Amino acid sequence: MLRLQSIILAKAKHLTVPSPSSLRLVKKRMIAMDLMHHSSCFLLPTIPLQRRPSLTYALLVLNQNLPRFTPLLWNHAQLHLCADGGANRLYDEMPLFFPQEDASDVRRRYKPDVIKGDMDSIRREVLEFYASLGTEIVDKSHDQDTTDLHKCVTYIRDSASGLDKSNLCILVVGALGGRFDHEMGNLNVICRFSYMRIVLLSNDSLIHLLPRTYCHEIHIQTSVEGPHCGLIPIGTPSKSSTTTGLQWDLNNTAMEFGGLVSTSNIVKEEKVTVQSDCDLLWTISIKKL
Ligand SMILES: Nc1ncnc2c1ncn2[C@@H]1O[C@H](COP(=O)(O)OP(=O)(O)OP(=O)(O)O)[C@@H](O)[C@H]1O
Ligand SMILES: Cc1ncc(C[n+]2csc(CCO)c2C)c(N)n1
Repeated sequence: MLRLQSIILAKAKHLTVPSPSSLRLVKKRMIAMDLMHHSSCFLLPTIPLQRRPSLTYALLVLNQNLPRFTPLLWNHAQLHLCADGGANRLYDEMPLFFPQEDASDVRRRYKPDVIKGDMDSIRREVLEFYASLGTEIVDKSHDQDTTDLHKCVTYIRDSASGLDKSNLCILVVGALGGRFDHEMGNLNVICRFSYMRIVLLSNDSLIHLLPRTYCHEIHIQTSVEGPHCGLIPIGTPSKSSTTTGLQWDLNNTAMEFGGLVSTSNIVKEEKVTVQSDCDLLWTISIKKL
């Protein structure tokens, strides 16, 4: 059937008729393209049981203002890490979410499992406080070629034992806003570790990568996210990207940095689908309460 359609199409377009072997390759590629589901259900107070796939979360705290939903993410996560100065944020800002409570009670409740980085930003009192509670401290001050976020992602990938890594999603708070070189470094990390699920979060938006090796179904949590969204080819130009569920859908459209990129788009349906020949950044706004 596929061969017949292609022959008719090729004849109509005066093209060479595709050989059965090249068609087998096309068919194989079509079958091999797995579906990847995405859902920001970690922003909901309780994660629905029927959510697909069922993910394990790790929370990574960077050195930027903590988003207001950090305690919620903390509760969903099974592993908690701070990247160097991220520990100062946890120490200083977590108690502000619980003004009725004693600050040191809050700090003890939200104890990170690991602090890793080059340790040039964490304050001594903060380091000593968490070390005394049993937090693992990984000092990588000799490595001045990778960012603290990078160092923490490799810790989760290589060292975090007792964590189900088959369906792991790393939620990174404090990743956006502030210094632009840091923001770009953080985006670079999600491109570099494109085989891992990593979500960069701030109070206003979230970003993750859509690897080109999958078809993507993004299930929009309309109570907490949208409608503003974007799809950006960050590394290489895309010859063809196709979407459904957006106000300005892409239809086999070419995109490139310096040419067309899809920003200020609007989500129109609860399910958005994306397929591209390139890795794309997906970003969506987070609703104010
Ligand atoms: N303003 C910011 N915006 C976005 N991300 C940030 C910002 N500041 C820090 N980060 C993230 O938090 C991590 C830890 O921050 P920290 O301040 O400890 O880094 P650092 O290594 O001291 O950086 P630098 O030496 O460049 O100031 C960084 O690796 C980066 O990923
Ligand atoms: C080409 C190049 N540019 C910048 C740095 C500096 N740098 C990059 S990551 C990092 C650690 C930050 O915690 C530092 C200092 C480098 N090494 N190589």
